Amino acid sequence: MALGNKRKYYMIGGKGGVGKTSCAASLAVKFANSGHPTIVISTDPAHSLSDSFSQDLSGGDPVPVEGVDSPLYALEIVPDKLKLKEDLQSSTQGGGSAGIKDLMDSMGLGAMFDQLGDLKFEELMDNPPPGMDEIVAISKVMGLLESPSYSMFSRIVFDTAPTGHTLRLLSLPDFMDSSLGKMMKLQKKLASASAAIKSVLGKQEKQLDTPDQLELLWGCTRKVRDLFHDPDAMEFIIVTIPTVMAVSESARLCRSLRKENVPTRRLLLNQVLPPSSSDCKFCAMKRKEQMNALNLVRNDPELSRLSLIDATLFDAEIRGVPALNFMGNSIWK
Ligand SMILES: Nc1ncnc2c1ncn2[C@@H]1O[C@H](COP(=O)(O)OP(=O)(O)OP(=O)(O)O)[C@@H](O)[C@H]1O
Repeated sequence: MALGNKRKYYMIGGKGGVGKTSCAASLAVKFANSGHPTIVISTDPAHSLSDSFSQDLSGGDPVPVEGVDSPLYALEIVPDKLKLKEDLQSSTQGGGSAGIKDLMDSMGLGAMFDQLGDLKFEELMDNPPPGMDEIVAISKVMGLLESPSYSMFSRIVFDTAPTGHTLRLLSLPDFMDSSLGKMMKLQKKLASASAAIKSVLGKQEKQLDTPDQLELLWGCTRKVRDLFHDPDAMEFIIVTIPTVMAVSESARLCRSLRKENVPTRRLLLNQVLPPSSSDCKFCAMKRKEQMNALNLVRNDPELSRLSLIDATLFDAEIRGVPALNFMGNSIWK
């Protein structure tokens, strides 16, 4: 995973509490110690990256992490619904769907508005679908990552929210692409209609040649969508633990990722009991249960196709760079 200097993105996801953050943070530390300038980004609204690094990362800007060989930054994304609403409203001239419909009616273009089908601007702005604020935040971060000041990062690790949220997130770029695409089409038609009317009335129309918020957002969302499907640039790593419930959920996640064509090659089985020649009754029971879950992985048509990474259950909580370095060296070979 550390081979090559071409930029690569890793998304770490799975059921709640299985160790996604610890795995993402330890992978980021491993990359940084393998010579890669790295940034680890939490998109989980209930962040725990700060706890994992024992460092306050909540400011909304990337924070440098000390104690590694190459630059390592960590960032907790703060999705900001109000800002999303502002962005969309400023791009649709502040009126929402009612405003646009009135304006178009007054220009005799009401039929064009109706043709826009099921897209409900007002609803989209007032009740963004779950995950939309997150995808907008990711899209904005992706925009940032392309700026010259971020070009040094060759590894980007995302610590994602628990499964359900991640799945919505993965299908959202397509939704956003079509929604924003329709809004932009409408905006362009409105702009040219209003320019035509103004030129008939003898008024000068100022030409806007810079992309607006909507166009920028659309561009970034398309990049996220393309990235989610690019096997050379991106990989989704499923983290699970050896319990029947976690493995069953991971199998569902794996199927959905395949359906969405998201490159998925590895399954990290976390918190596996270390070998022991003298198990107590509790550990013997636990080990039996873990073997059952492992058999479930081996017999699952989707999960069995992934390469399996074992991560031991450590006897201490993984917090801070030295602990993450230890975990990283033990699981990410
Ligand atoms: N292999 C391990 N050995 C021991 N403790 C572990 C291991 N992996 C994770 N933990 C501990 O389990 C707890 C949950 O881990 P973590 O926060 O990484 O999970 P998560 O999947 O990101 O959780 P959430 O879904 O709530 O974001 C933490 O206390 C962490 O230190």
